[in-house]
Amino acid sequence: MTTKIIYFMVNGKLEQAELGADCSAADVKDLFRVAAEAGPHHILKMYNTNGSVVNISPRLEANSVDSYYRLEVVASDLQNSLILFLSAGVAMPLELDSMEYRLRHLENKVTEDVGKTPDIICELKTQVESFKRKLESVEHLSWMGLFRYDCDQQLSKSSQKPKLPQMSVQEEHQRVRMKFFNMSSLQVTEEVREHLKTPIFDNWQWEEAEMLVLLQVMYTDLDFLTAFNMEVEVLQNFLFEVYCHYNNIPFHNFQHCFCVTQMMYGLIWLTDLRSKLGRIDLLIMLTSALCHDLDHPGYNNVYQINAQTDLALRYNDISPLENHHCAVAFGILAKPECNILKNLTTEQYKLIRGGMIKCILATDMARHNEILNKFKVLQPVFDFTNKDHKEVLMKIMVKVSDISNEARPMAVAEPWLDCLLQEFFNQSDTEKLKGLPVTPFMDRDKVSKPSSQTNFIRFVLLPLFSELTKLFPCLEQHILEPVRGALEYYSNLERATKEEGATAKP
Ligand SMILES: Nc1nc2c(ncn2[C@@H]2O[C@@H]3COP(=O)(O)O[C@H]3[C@H]2O)c(=O)[nH]1
Ligand SMILES: [Zn+2]
Repeated sequence: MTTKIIYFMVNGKLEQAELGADCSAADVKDLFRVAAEAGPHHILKMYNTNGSVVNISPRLEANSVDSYYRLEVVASDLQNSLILFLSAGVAMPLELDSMEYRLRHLENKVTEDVGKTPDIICELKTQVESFKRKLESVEHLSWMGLFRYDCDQQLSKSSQKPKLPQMSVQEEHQRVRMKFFNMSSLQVTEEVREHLKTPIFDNWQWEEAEMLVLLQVMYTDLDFLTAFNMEVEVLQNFLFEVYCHYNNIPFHNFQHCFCVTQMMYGLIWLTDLRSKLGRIDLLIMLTSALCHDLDHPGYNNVYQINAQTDLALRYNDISPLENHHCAVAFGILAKPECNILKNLTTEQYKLIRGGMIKCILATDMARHNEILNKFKVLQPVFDFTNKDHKEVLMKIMVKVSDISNEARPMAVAEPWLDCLLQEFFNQSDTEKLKGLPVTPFMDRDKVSKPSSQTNFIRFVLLPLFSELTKLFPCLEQHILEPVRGALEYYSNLERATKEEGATAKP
Protein backbone atom coordinates (compact mmCIF):
# COMPACT_ATOMS: atom_id res chain seq x y z
CA MET A 1 0.00 0.00 0.00
CA THR A 2 1.39 3.45 -0.86
CA THR A 3 1.27 6.24 1.68
CA LYS A 4 1.86 9.95 1.42
CA ILE A 5 3.26 12.42 3.90
CA ILE A 6 1.41 15.65 4.54
CA TYR A 7 3.27 18.48 6.25
CA PHE A 8 1.17 21.08 8.01
CA MET A 9 1.48 23.89 10.52
CA VAL A 10 -0.93 23.79 13.41
CA ASN A 11 -0.90 25.78 16.64
CA GLY A 12 2.50 27.20 15.64
CA LYS A 13 4.09 23.75 15.22
CA LEU A 14 5.10 22.01 12.02
CA GLU A 15 3.58 18.54 12.07
CA GLN A 16 3.39 15.70 9.64
CA ALA A 17 0.73 13.08 8.98
CA GLU A 18 0.89 9.88 7.01
CA LEU A 19 -2.12 9.13 4.80
CA GLY A 20 -2.56 5.55 3.69
CA ALA A 21 -4.03 4.87 0.26
CA ASP A 22 -6.98 3.10 1.84
CA CYS A 23 -7.93 5.67 4.46
CA SER A 24 -11.45 7.05 4.44
CA ALA A 25 -12.54 10.69 4.44
CA ALA A 26 -13.65 10.27 8.06
CA ASP A 27 -10.24 8.86 9.07
CA VAL A 28 -8.48 11.83 7.52
CA LYS A 29 -10.76 14.33 9.24
CA ASP A 30 -10.23 12.59 12.59
CA LEU A 31 -6.48 12.57 12.08
CA PHE A 32 -6.37 16.33 11.60
CA ARG A 33 -8.87 16.94 14.39
CA VAL A 34 -6.54 15.15 16.79
CA ALA A 35 -3.57 17.12 15.46
CA ALA A 36 -5.47 20.38 15.97
CA GLU A 37 -6.60 19.24 19.39
CA ALA A 38 -10.15 19.97 18.28
CA GLY A 39 -13.25 18.05 19.25
CA PRO A 40 -15.62 16.40 16.81
CA HIS A 41 -17.81 19.49 16.56
CA HIS A 42 -15.15 21.84 15.34
CA ILE A 43 -14.73 22.97 11.76
CA LEU A 44 -11.20 22.75 10.45
CA LYS A 45 -9.79 24.60 7.50
CA MET A 46 -6.63 23.71 5.63
CA TYR A 47 -4.81 26.27 3.48
CA ASN A 48 -2.07 25.81 0.89
CA THR A 49 0.87 28.14 0.44
CA ASN A 50 -1.23 30.46 -1.76
CA GLY A 51 -3.68 30.87 1.07
CA SER A 52 -6.37 28.92 -0.79
CA VAL A 53 -8.56 26.49 1.06
CA VAL A 54 -7.83 22.85 0.30
CA ASN A 55 -10.12 20.01 1.15
CA ILE A 56 -9.29 17.83 4.08
CA SER A 57 -9.75 14.48 2.41
CA PRO A 58 -7.81 11.40 1.31
CA ARG A 59 -7.10 13.29 -1.92
CA LEU A 60 -4.91 15.86 -0.17
CA GLU A 61 -1.80 16.30 -2.25
CA ALA A 62 1.49 15.29 -0.67
CA ASN A 63 3.75 18.27 0.00
CA SER A 64 7.16 19.01 1.47
CA VAL A 65 8.58 20.76 4.53
CA ASP A 66 8.93 23.88 2.38
CA SER A 67 5.38 23.83 1.09
CA TYR A 68 3.50 22.86 4.22
CA TYR A 69 -0.23 23.43 4.63
CA ARG A 70 -1.71 25.54 7.40
CA LEU A 71 -4.38 23.90 9.56
CA GLU A 72 -6.78 26.04 11.54
CA VAL A 73 -9.76 25.49 13.76
CA VAL A 74 -12.15 28.07 12.43
CA ALA A 75 -15.40 27.47 14.23
CA SER A 76 -17.55 25.21 16.23
CA ASP A 77 -20.20 23.33 14.30
CA LEU A 78 -23.43 24.14 16.08
CA GLN A 79 -25.45 21.79 13.99
CA ASN A 80 -24.08 18.75 15.71
CA SER A 81 -24.25 19.74 19.33
CA LEU A 82 -27.58 21.16 20.20
CA ILE A 83 -30.09 21.46 22.87
CA LEU A 84 -33.19 19.66 21.78
CA PHE A 85 -36.38 21.03 23.23
CA LEU A 86 -39.00 18.37 23.44
CA SER A 87 -42.65 19.20 23.36
CA ALA A 88 -42.89 18.61 27.13
CA GLY A 89 -40.69 21.68 27.51
CA VAL A 90 -37.67 19.78 28.81
CA ALA A 91 -34.33 20.76 27.38
CA MET A 92 -32.03 17.86 26.63
CA PRO A 93 -28.61 17.92 25.08
CA LEU A 94 -28.66 15.51 22.15
CA GLU A 95 -26.65 14.59 19.14
CA LEU A 96 -28.84 15.05 16.08
CA ASP A 97 -26.96 12.48 14.05
CA SER A 98 -27.19 9.85 16.74
CA MET A 99 -30.87 10.59 17.24
CA GLU A 100 -31.49 10.11 13.55
CA TYR A 101 -29.54 6.88 13.63
CA ARG A 102 -31.53 5.57 16.61
CA LEU A 103 -34.76 6.56 14.94
CA ARG A 104 -33.86 4.72 11.78
CA HIS A 105 -32.91 1.66 13.79
CA LEU A 106 -36.16 1.77 15.73
CA GLU A 107 -38.16 2.26 12.57
CA ASN A 108 -36.57 -0.78 10.92
CA LYS A 109 -37.23 -2.90 13.96
CA VAL A 110 -40.86 -1.85 14.31
CA THR A 111 -41.48 -2.15 10.57
CA GLU A 112 -40.15 -5.71 10.70
CA ASP A 113 -42.52 -6.57 13.56
CA VAL A 114 -45.61 -4.59 12.58
CA GLY A 115 -45.25 -4.33 8.81
CA LYS A 116 -45.61 -0.53 8.66
CA THR A 117 -44.04 2.57 10.18
CA PRO A 118 -46.19 3.62 13.14
CA ASP A 119 -47.51 7.19 13.26
CA ILE A 120 -45.49 8.05 16.34
CA ILE A 121 -42.25 7.31 14.47
CA CYS A 122 -43.37 9.36 11.47
CA GLU A 123 -44.06 12.22 13.85
CA LEU A 124 -40.63 11.90 15.46
CA LYS A 125 -39.00 11.91 12.01
CA THR A 126 -40.84 15.10 11.11
CA GLN A 127 -39.61 16.67 14.33
CA VAL A 128 -36.00 15.79 13.56
CA GLU A 129 -36.34 17.28 10.08
CA SER A 130 -37.90 20.40 11.50
CA PHE A 131 -35.03 20.80 13.98
CA LYS A 132 -32.55 20.39 11.18
CA ARG A 133 -34.22 23.23 9.30
CA LYS A 134 -34.29 25.45 12.38
CA LEU A 135 -30.61 24.80 12.93
CA GLU A 136 -29.84 25.90 9.40
CA SER A 137 -30.95 29.35 10.45
CA VAL A 138 -28.35 29.59 13.21
CA GLU A 139 -25.59 28.07 11.19
CA HIS A 140 -24.48 31.52 10.13
CA LEU A 141 -22.91 31.81 13.55
CA SER A 142 -20.25 29.42 12.37
CA TRP A 143 -20.13 30.44 8.76
CA MET A 144 -16.87 32.29 9.23
CA GLY A 145 -15.56 28.76 8.79
CA LEU A 146 -16.55 29.22 5.17
CA PHE A 147 -16.07 25.57 4.59
CA ARG A 148 -19.28 23.74 3.98
CA TYR A 149 -18.94 20.57 2.04
CA ASP A 150 -16.53 17.81 2.31
CA CYS A 151 -14.56 16.86 -0.72
CA ASP A 152 -16.58 13.89 -1.85
CA GLN A 153 -19.81 15.85 -1.78
CA GLN A 154 -18.18 18.90 -3.19
CA LEU A 155 -16.95 17.18 -6.29
CA SER A 156 -20.50 16.42 -7.12
CA LYS A 157 -22.42 19.08 -8.95
CA SER A 158 -24.38 21.95 -7.60
CA SER A 159 -27.66 20.23 -8.31
CA GLN A 160 -26.54 17.34 -6.15
CA LYS A 161 -25.45 19.43 -3.17
CA PRO A 162 -26.85 18.06 0.04
CA LYS A 163 -30.34 19.46 0.29
CA LEU A 164 -32.73 18.84 3.08
CA PRO A 165 -35.17 16.13 2.02
CA GLN A 166 -38.67 16.80 0.73
CA MET A 167 -38.26 20.54 0.54
CA SER A 168 -40.24 22.39 -2.03
CA VAL A 169 -38.50 25.03 -4.12
CA GLN A 170 -40.27 27.73 -2.08
CA GLU A 171 -39.16 26.20 1.21
CA GLU A 172 -35.59 25.97 -0.04
CA HIS A 173 -35.72 29.63 -1.15
CA GLN A 174 -37.01 30.63 2.27
CA ARG A 175 -34.23 28.68 3.97
CA VAL A 176 -31.61 30.43 1.82
CA ARG A 177 -33.29 33.80 2.39
CA MET A 178 -33.27 33.42 6.14
CA LYS A 179 -29.67 32.37 6.15
CA PHE A 180 -28.56 35.12 3.77
CA PHE A 181 -30.35 37.87 5.67
CA ASN A 182 -28.93 36.59 8.96
CA MET A 183 -25.37 36.77 7.72
CA SER A 184 -23.35 39.90 7.68
CA SER A 185 -21.03 40.69 4.81
CA LEU A 186 -18.74 42.20 7.43
CA GLN A 187 -17.96 38.66 8.52
CA VAL A 188 -16.22 37.97 5.23
CA THR A 189 -12.54 38.04 5.99
CA GLU A 190 -9.99 40.14 4.14
CA GLU A 191 -8.44 36.92 2.90
CA VAL A 192 -11.67 35.77 1.26
CA ARG A 193 -12.26 39.24 -0.21
CA GLU A 194 -8.86 39.10 -1.87
CA HIS A 195 -9.39 35.55 -3.05
CA LEU A 196 -12.68 36.62 -4.60
CA LYS A 197 -10.68 38.79 -7.00
CA THR A 198 -8.92 35.83 -8.60
CA PRO A 199 -9.96 33.24 -11.22
CA ILE A 200 -8.76 30.44 -8.92
CA PHE A 201 -11.75 31.01 -6.63
CA ASP A 202 -13.48 27.69 -5.98
CA ASN A 203 -17.26 28.03 -6.24
CA TRP A 204 -17.89 24.47 -5.08
CA GLN A 205 -16.92 25.40 -1.51
CA TRP A 206 -19.88 27.69 -1.04
CA GLU A 207 -23.58 27.25 -0.63
CA GLU A 208 -26.22 29.59 -1.98
CA ALA A 209 -26.67 31.90 1.01
CA GLU A 210 -22.90 32.32 1.22
CA MET A 211 -22.64 33.08 -2.49
CA LEU A 212 -25.29 35.77 -2.01
CA VAL A 213 -23.17 37.37 0.70
CA LEU A 214 -20.12 37.21 -1.56
CA LEU A 215 -22.10 38.92 -4.32
CA GLN A 216 -23.04 41.61 -1.83
CA VAL A 217 -19.33 41.99 -1.02
CA MET A 218 -18.58 42.48 -4.73
CA TYR A 219 -21.08 45.34 -4.97
CA THR A 220 -19.73 46.86 -1.75
CA ASP A 221 -16.05 46.52 -2.57
CA LEU A 222 -16.54 48.16 -5.96
CA ASP A 223 -18.05 51.11 -4.08
CA PHE A 224 -21.40 50.78 -5.85
CA LEU A 225 -23.36 51.35 -2.65
CA THR A 226 -21.82 54.74 -2.05
CA ALA A 227 -21.47 55.74 -5.72
CA PHE A 228 -25.10 54.97 -6.56
CA ASN A 229 -26.69 55.53 -3.18
CA MET A 230 -27.85 51.91 -2.98
CA GLU A 231 -29.45 50.71 0.23
CA VAL A 232 -28.05 47.47 1.62
CA GLU A 233 -31.53 46.02 2.14
CA VAL A 234 -32.54 46.78 -1.43
CA LEU A 235 -29.34 45.23 -2.73
CA GLN A 236 -30.01 42.12 -0.64
CA ASN A 237 -33.60 41.89 -1.91
CA PHE A 238 -32.36 42.28 -5.47
CA LEU A 239 -29.68 39.58 -5.08
CA PHE A 240 -32.14 37.24 -3.43
CA GLU A 241 -34.69 37.71 -6.24
CA VAL A 242 -31.96 37.05 -8.80
CA TYR A 243 -31.14 33.81 -6.97
CA CYS A 244 -34.85 32.81 -6.99
CA HIS A 245 -35.08 33.39 -10.74
CA TYR A 246 -32.37 30.91 -11.64
CA ASN A 247 -33.68 27.41 -12.21
CA ASN A 248 -32.47 24.23 -10.61
CA ILE A 249 -30.95 22.80 -13.80
CA PRO A 250 -27.56 21.16 -14.34
CA PHE A 251 -25.57 24.05 -15.84
CA HIS A 252 -27.39 27.37 -16.32
CA ASN A 253 -28.17 27.71 -12.63
CA PHE A 254 -27.39 30.15 -9.83
CA GLN A 255 -23.91 28.67 -9.37
CA HIS A 256 -23.14 29.49 -12.99
CA CYS A 257 -24.47 33.02 -12.45
CA PHE A 258 -22.21 33.33 -9.41
CA CYS A 259 -19.14 32.05 -11.30
CA VAL A 260 -19.66 34.41 -14.23
CA THR A 261 -20.14 37.38 -11.89
CA GLN A 262 -17.13 36.40 -9.82
CA MET A 263 -14.97 36.08 -12.95
CA MET A 264 -16.15 39.49 -14.11
CA TYR A 265 -15.29 40.87 -10.68
CA GLY A 266 -11.84 39.25 -10.83
CA LEU A 267 -11.18 40.62 -14.32
CA ILE A 268 -12.17 44.13 -13.21
CA TRP A 269 -9.54 44.02 -10.48
CA LEU A 270 -6.84 42.21 -12.43
CA THR A 271 -7.04 44.65 -15.35
CA ASP A 272 -7.46 47.66 -13.06
CA LEU A 273 -10.58 48.62 -14.97
CA ARG A 274 -11.62 50.91 -12.13
CA SER A 275 -9.06 53.39 -13.36
CA LYS A 276 -10.02 53.00 -17.03
CA LEU A 277 -13.82 52.90 -17.10
CA GLY A 278 -16.56 54.76 -15.28
CA ARG A 279 -18.39 53.36 -12.22
CA ILE A 280 -21.54 53.10 -14.34
CA ASP A 281 -19.72 50.90 -16.88
CA LEU A 282 -18.52 48.62 -14.09
CA LEU A 283 -22.03 48.42 -12.63
CA ILE A 284 -23.39 47.52 -16.06
CA MET A 285 -20.80 44.75 -16.50
CA LEU A 286 -21.20 43.19 -13.06
CA THR A 287 -25.01 43.34 -13.12
CA SER A 288 -25.15 41.98 -16.68
CA ALA A 289 -22.99 39.05 -15.58
CA LEU A 290 -25.33 38.47 -12.64
CA CYS A 291 -28.49 38.56 -14.75
CA HIS A 292 -27.24 37.13 -18.03
CA ASP A 293 -28.94 33.69 -17.77
CA LEU A 294 -31.98 34.48 -15.57
CA ASP A 295 -34.71 31.85 -15.83
CA HIS A 296 -32.73 29.74 -18.31
CA PRO A 297 -34.86 26.68 -19.06
CA GLY A 298 -31.91 24.37 -19.86
CA TYR A 299 -32.65 24.20 -23.60
CA ASN A 300 -30.77 26.52 -25.97
CA ASN A 301 -31.98 28.94 -28.66
CA VAL A 302 -31.82 26.35 -31.42
CA TYR A 303 -34.18 24.17 -29.45
CA GLN A 304 -36.47 27.11 -28.63
CA ILE A 305 -36.75 27.93 -32.33
CA ASN A 306 -37.11 24.35 -33.58
CA ALA A 307 -39.66 23.45 -30.92
CA GLN A 308 -41.49 26.77 -31.50
CA THR A 309 -41.61 27.46 -27.80
CA ASP A 310 -43.41 30.45 -26.24
CA LEU A 311 -40.08 32.26 -25.94
CA ALA A 312 -39.28 31.81 -29.64
CA LEU A 313 -42.77 33.03 -30.52
CA ARG A 314 -42.52 36.02 -28.21
CA TYR A 315 -39.14 37.13 -29.53
CA ASN A 316 -39.61 36.16 -33.19
CA ASP A 317 -36.71 33.68 -33.10
CA ILE A 318 -34.26 36.52 -32.38
CA SER A 319 -32.04 35.52 -29.41
CA PRO A 320 -35.14 34.33 -27.53
CA LEU A 321 -33.24 33.26 -24.42
CA GLU A 322 -31.06 36.35 -24.07
CA ASN A 323 -34.07 38.61 -24.62
CA HIS A 324 -35.88 36.68 -21.91
CA HIS A 325 -32.96 36.84 -19.43
CA CYS A 326 -32.85 40.57 -19.89
CA ALA A 327 -36.61 41.04 -19.56
CA VAL A 328 -36.61 39.00 -16.33
CA ALA A 329 -33.77 41.18 -14.99
CA PHE A 330 -35.72 44.38 -15.57
CA GLY A 331 -38.84 42.72 -14.19
CA ILE A 332 -36.96 42.23 -10.90
CA LEU A 333 -35.63 45.79 -10.98
CA ALA A 334 -39.18 47.04 -11.52
CA LYS A 335 -40.09 45.96 -7.98
CA PRO A 336 -39.41 49.00 -5.75
CA GLU A 337 -37.97 46.86 -2.92
CA CYS A 338 -35.43 45.33 -5.35
CA ASN A 339 -34.63 48.39 -7.41
CA ILE A 340 -30.94 49.03 -6.79
CA LEU A 341 -31.13 51.76 -9.44
CA LYS A 342 -33.91 53.75 -7.81
CA ASN A 343 -31.71 56.58 -6.56
CA LEU A 344 -30.12 57.20 -9.94
CA THR A 345 -31.08 59.98 -12.33
CA THR A 346 -33.25 59.15 -15.35
CA GLU A 347 -30.21 59.68 -17.55
CA GLN A 348 -28.08 57.24 -15.52
CA TYR A 349 -30.91 54.69 -15.48
CA LYS A 350 -31.23 54.89 -19.27
CA LEU A 351 -27.49 54.38 -19.67
CA ILE A 352 -27.50 51.34 -17.41
CA ARG A 353 -30.57 49.80 -18.99
CA GLY A 354 -29.15 50.30 -22.50
CA GLY A 355 -25.75 48.92 -21.46
CA MET A 356 -27.18 45.86 -19.76
CA ILE A 357 -29.43 45.05 -22.72
CA LYS A 358 -26.43 45.21 -25.06
CA CYS A 359 -24.18 43.13 -22.79
CA ILE A 360 -26.78 40.42 -22.10
CA LEU A 361 -27.82 40.13 -25.75
CA ALA A 362 -24.11 39.82 -26.63
CA THR A 363 -23.96 36.49 -24.78
CA ASP A 364 -25.84 34.77 -27.61
CA MET A 365 -23.07 32.61 -29.10
CA ALA A 366 -24.68 32.93 -32.53
CA ARG A 367 -23.20 36.45 -32.50
CA HIS A 368 -19.78 35.34 -31.28
CA ASN A 369 -17.81 36.03 -34.49
CA GLU A 370 -19.58 39.31 -35.17
CA ILE A 371 -18.61 40.68 -31.73
CA LEU A 372 -15.10 39.21 -31.68
CA ASN A 373 -14.36 40.63 -35.14
CA LYS A 374 -15.49 44.11 -34.07
CA PHE A 375 -13.12 43.91 -31.13
CA LYS A 376 -10.24 42.69 -33.32
CA VAL A 377 -10.63 45.67 -35.64
CA LEU A 378 -10.55 48.11 -32.70
CA GLN A 379 -7.66 46.43 -30.95
CA PRO A 380 -4.75 48.39 -32.55
CA VAL A 381 -6.42 51.75 -31.92
CA PHE A 382 -8.32 50.93 -28.75
CA ASP A 383 -9.31 54.04 -26.84
CA PHE A 384 -10.81 53.82 -23.35
CA THR A 385 -12.41 57.23 -23.76
CA ASN A 386 -14.27 56.24 -26.94
CA LYS A 387 -17.89 55.26 -26.20
CA ASP A 388 -18.13 52.71 -29.06
CA HIS A 389 -14.83 51.10 -28.14
CA LYS A 390 -15.89 50.81 -24.50
CA GLU A 391 -19.18 49.24 -25.53
CA VAL A 392 -17.44 46.47 -27.48
CA LEU A 393 -14.99 45.87 -24.63
CA MET A 394 -17.84 45.53 -22.13
CA LYS A 395 -19.54 42.93 -24.34
CA ILE A 396 -16.25 41.04 -24.68
CA MET A 397 -15.73 41.08 -20.91
CA VAL A 398 -19.18 39.61 -20.28
CA LYS A 399 -18.62 37.00 -22.99
CA VAL A 400 -15.22 36.02 -21.59
CA SER A 401 -16.66 35.68 -18.10
CA ASP A 402 -19.57 33.63 -19.41
CA ILE A 403 -17.36 30.94 -20.93
CA SER A 404 -14.46 31.06 -18.51
CA ASN A 405 -14.78 27.77 -16.66
CA GLU A 406 -11.68 26.36 -18.30
CA ALA A 407 -9.66 29.31 -16.99
CA ARG A 408 -10.23 27.95 -13.51
CA PRO A 409 -8.17 25.22 -11.82
CA MET A 410 -8.96 21.77 -13.19
CA ALA A 411 -10.60 20.66 -9.92
CA VAL A 412 -13.08 23.51 -10.29
CA ALA A 413 -13.53 23.38 -14.07
CA GLU A 414 -14.03 19.67 -14.58
CA PRO A 415 -17.24 19.30 -12.56
CA TRP A 416 -18.62 22.19 -14.61
CA LEU A 417 -18.04 20.23 -17.79
CA ASP A 418 -20.04 17.34 -16.35
CA CYS A 419 -22.87 19.76 -15.61
CA LEU A 420 -22.74 21.20 -19.11
CA LEU A 421 -22.78 17.80 -20.78
CA GLN A 422 -25.65 16.71 -18.56
CA GLU A 423 -27.69 19.67 -19.81
CA PHE A 424 -26.56 19.11 -23.43
CA PHE A 425 -27.52 15.43 -23.32
CA ASN A 426 -30.84 16.29 -21.77
CA GLN A 427 -31.59 18.55 -24.71
CA SER A 428 -30.48 16.10 -27.39
CA ASP A 429 -32.49 13.31 -25.73
CA THR A 430 -35.58 15.51 -25.85
CA GLU A 431 -34.84 16.46 -29.46
CA LYS A 432 -34.67 12.75 -30.35
CA LEU A 433 -37.91 12.05 -28.49
CA LYS A 434 -39.76 14.89 -30.18
CA GLY A 435 -38.33 14.20 -33.63
CA LEU A 436 -36.57 17.58 -33.77
CA PRO A 437 -33.16 18.10 -35.43
CA VAL A 438 -30.52 16.84 -32.99
CA THR A 439 -27.87 19.43 -32.08
CA PRO A 440 -24.63 17.55 -32.94
CA PHE A 441 -22.40 18.88 -30.13
CA MET A 442 -25.05 17.83 -27.62
CA ASP A 443 -25.51 14.28 -28.87
CA ARG A 444 -24.43 11.74 -26.25
CA ASP A 445 -23.64 9.28 -29.05
CA LYS A 446 -21.17 11.68 -30.68
CA VAL A 447 -19.65 13.76 -27.91
CA SER A 448 -17.12 12.99 -25.20
CA LYS A 449 -15.57 15.24 -22.59
CA PRO A 450 -12.20 15.53 -24.43
CA SER A 451 -13.72 16.02 -27.89
CA SER A 452 -16.08 18.66 -26.59
CA GLN A 453 -13.31 20.60 -24.88
CA THR A 454 -10.54 20.39 -27.48
CA ASN A 455 -12.77 21.92 -30.13
CA PHE A 456 -14.30 24.50 -27.84
CA ILE A 457 -10.91 25.60 -26.48
CA ARG A 458 -9.21 25.70 -29.92
CA PHE A 459 -11.94 27.46 -31.85
CA VAL A 460 -13.74 29.55 -29.25
CA LEU A 461 -11.80 30.11 -26.05
CA LEU A 462 -8.26 30.68 -27.28
CA PRO A 463 -9.16 33.14 -30.07
CA LEU A 464 -11.38 35.13 -27.68
CA PHE A 465 -9.08 35.07 -24.66
CA SER A 466 -5.98 35.90 -26.77
CA GLU A 467 -7.69 38.98 -28.13
CA LEU A 468 -8.54 40.28 -24.66
CA THR A 469 -5.02 39.45 -23.49
CA LYS A 470 -3.60 41.66 -26.24
CA LEU A 471 -5.34 44.61 -24.60
CA PHE A 472 -4.47 43.44 -21.07
CA PRO A 473 -1.22 41.45 -21.20
CA CYS A 474 -1.44 40.77 -17.44
CA LEU A 475 -4.29 38.33 -18.18
CA GLU A 476 -1.91 35.90 -19.90
CA GLN A 477 -1.11 34.04 -16.66
CA HIS A 478 -4.63 34.29 -15.27
CA ILE A 479 -6.81 33.12 -18.14
CA LEU A 480 -4.72 32.16 -21.15
CA GLU A 481 -2.22 29.84 -19.50
CA PRO A 482 -4.80 27.74 -17.64
CA VAL A 483 -6.84 27.39 -20.85
CA ARG A 484 -3.72 26.23 -22.74
CA GLY A 485 -3.13 23.75 -19.92
CA ALA A 486 -6.68 22.47 -20.24
CA LEU A 487 -6.23 22.05 -24.00
CA GLU A 488 -3.12 19.98 -23.44
CA TYR A 489 -4.90 17.88 -20.83
CA TYR A 490 -7.93 17.16 -23.01
CA SER A 491 -5.80 16.64 -26.16
CA ASN A 492 -3.77 14.00 -24.32
CA LEU A 493 -6.95 12.39 -23.07
CA GLU A 494 -8.42 12.40 -26.57
CA ARG A 495 -5.27 10.83 -28.03
CA ALA A 496 -5.15 8.18 -25.31
CA THR A 497 -8.82 7.32 -25.89
CA LYS A 498 -8.23 6.98 -29.64
CA GLU A 499 -5.17 4.79 -29.13
CA GLU A 500 -7.08 2.63 -26.69
CA GLY A 501 -9.87 2.28 -29.25
CA ALA A 502 -7.40 1.34 -31.99
CA THR A 503 -5.70 -1.36 -29.91
CA ALA A 504 -9.03 -2.74 -28.74
CA LYS A 505 -10.09 -3.33 -32.36
CA PRO A 506 -9.29 -6.82 -33.67
N1 LIG B 1 -17.93 22.58 -25.01
C1 LIG B 1 -18.03 23.60 -24.14
N2 LIG B 1 -18.96 24.54 -24.32
C2 LIG B 1 -19.04 25.54 -23.42
C3 LIG B 1 -18.18 25.62 -22.30
N3 LIG B 1 -18.51 26.72 -21.59
C4 LIG B 1 -19.53 27.30 -22.24
N4 LIG B 1 -19.85 26.59 -23.34
C5 LIG B 1 -20.87 26.90 -24.35
O1 LIG B 1 -20.81 28.29 -24.56
C6 LIG B 1 -22.12 28.77 -24.46
C7 LIG B 1 -22.24 30.16 -23.99
O2 LIG B 1 -23.61 30.47 -24.08
P1 LIG B 1 -24.71 29.52 -23.42
O3 LIG B 1 -24.74 29.80 -21.97
O4 LIG B 1 -25.92 29.59 -24.20
O5 LIG B 1 -24.16 28.02 -23.60
C8 LIG B 1 -22.80 27.84 -23.46
C9 LIG B 1 -22.26 26.52 -23.89
O6 LIG B 1 -22.98 26.03 -24.99
C10 LIG B 1 -17.21 24.61 -22.14
O7 LIG B 1 -16.40 24.59 -21.22
N5 LIG B 1 -17.19 23.62 -23.09
ZN1 LIG C 1 -24.04 31.87 -19.12
